[in-house]
Amino acid sequence: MAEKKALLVMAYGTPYKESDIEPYYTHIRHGRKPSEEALQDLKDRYEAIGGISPLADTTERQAKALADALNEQSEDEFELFIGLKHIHPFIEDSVKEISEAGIKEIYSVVLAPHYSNFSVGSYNKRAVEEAEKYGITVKSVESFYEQKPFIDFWVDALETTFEKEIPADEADKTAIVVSAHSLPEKIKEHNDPYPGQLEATKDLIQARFDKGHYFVGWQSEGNTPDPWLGPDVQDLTRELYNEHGFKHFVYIPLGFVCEHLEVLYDNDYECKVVTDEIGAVYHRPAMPNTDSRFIQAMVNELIKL
Ligand SMILES: CC1=C(CCC(=O)O)c2cc3nc(cc4[nH]c(cc5[nH]c(cc1n2)c(C)c5CCC(=O)O)c(CCC(=O)O)c4C)C(CCC(=O)O)=C3C
Ligand SMILES: [Fe+2]
Repeated sequence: MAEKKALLVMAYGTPYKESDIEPYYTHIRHGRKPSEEALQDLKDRYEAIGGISPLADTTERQAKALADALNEQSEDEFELFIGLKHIHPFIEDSVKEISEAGIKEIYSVVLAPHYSNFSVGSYNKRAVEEAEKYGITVKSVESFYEQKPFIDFWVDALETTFEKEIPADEADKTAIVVSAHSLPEKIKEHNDPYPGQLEATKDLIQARFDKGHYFVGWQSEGNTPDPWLGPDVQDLTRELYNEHGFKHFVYIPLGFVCEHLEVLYDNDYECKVVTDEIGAVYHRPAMPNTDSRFIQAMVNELIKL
C-alpha cells in the first residue's frame, strides 16, 4: 500500500472566545495592534451575530466531510490536518505536526473558491515554506469555482429562492448580487485572477439560471486608506434601486463557503439595512457549509493533483 498522505485543509480562522479577538485582529493586521475604537467595533460586530462566529465549528465539520469523501473516492489514504491563517492551529503548526507524524506528502486546499495571490496564494506559500524545512512536498488546489458540483449548489440555491420566496411575476424585478470579499485594488496591477474568477463564476451560474438580473459586487472591505475593489454591495444595492427600482435583492456571497461574520453581519445586517430603507425584500440563500456538492467540488480538484 502507498504511504499515507496528509490532507491539509486551510481556512481563515476566527476567535474562539472574546479574549481572542484582540490577538486575532492584531495578527490580521500583520502584528500591528488595532486602535481601541477599531477593536470595539469588531467586538460589537461579533456581539451582533451572537457573541462568537460559527466559523470555527463549521470549518471543522467541512474539513471532516472533505477528508471522509476524499478517502472514500481515492486509492490513497489521507490523514486530516487543519491549518488556520490567523489563529491556532496555525498553518505552520499543522505542517510541523504532519512532519512529526512521519508523513512526506501534503495535499492542501483552502476553504475559498477563488484564487488571489493575496488570499489563497498566501496560504499556500506559508504551507510550502514550512514544509520545505522538513523535506515534505506540497500539492495545492488553487481554486474550485469552476467545478460543476459547486455551480450546481448555487444554481439550486437560486432556483429554491425564486420558487419559494419570489412571486413569478416579480422575477423580472429581482436583482441577484454575486459577491466576494473585496481586496485592495492594487492586486489588478499584477494581473491577479481574482476579479475575473468572480465574474466567471457569475457567468457559469447565469448560463444555467436565467431569471432576475445579475450584478457583481464586493463586500467587507478593510479599513485602510488604499482603494478596494468595488462596487461595494451596499452602495450597489442603492444604485440598482435608484436606476431600476428592483423589488427583490438576492445576495449570493459565493466567495465565502459558510455563514460567518462577513455573511451574518455584512450581508444579513448591513445589506438588509439598505433593502429595508428602500422598501425592497432581502433574500440570502443558505451557504454551502457541508453540502455534499460543495465538498465534491474540492474532492474533484484534490484528485486531479
Ligand atoms: C480575501 C479574504 C477572505 C476570503 C478568503 C478566505 O477565507 O481566506 C476573507 C475571509 C474572512 N475574513 C474574516 C475576518 C476578518 N477579516 C478582516 C480583514 C481583512 N480580510 C481580508 C481578506 C479576506 N478575508 C483583508 C485583505 C483584510 C484587511 C486586512 C488589513 O488590514 O490589511 C478582519 C479585520 C476587521 C475588518 O476589516 O472587518 C476580520 C475580523 C473571516 C472570519 C469571519 C468570522 O470570524 O466569522 C473570514 C472567513
Ligand atoms: Fe478577512
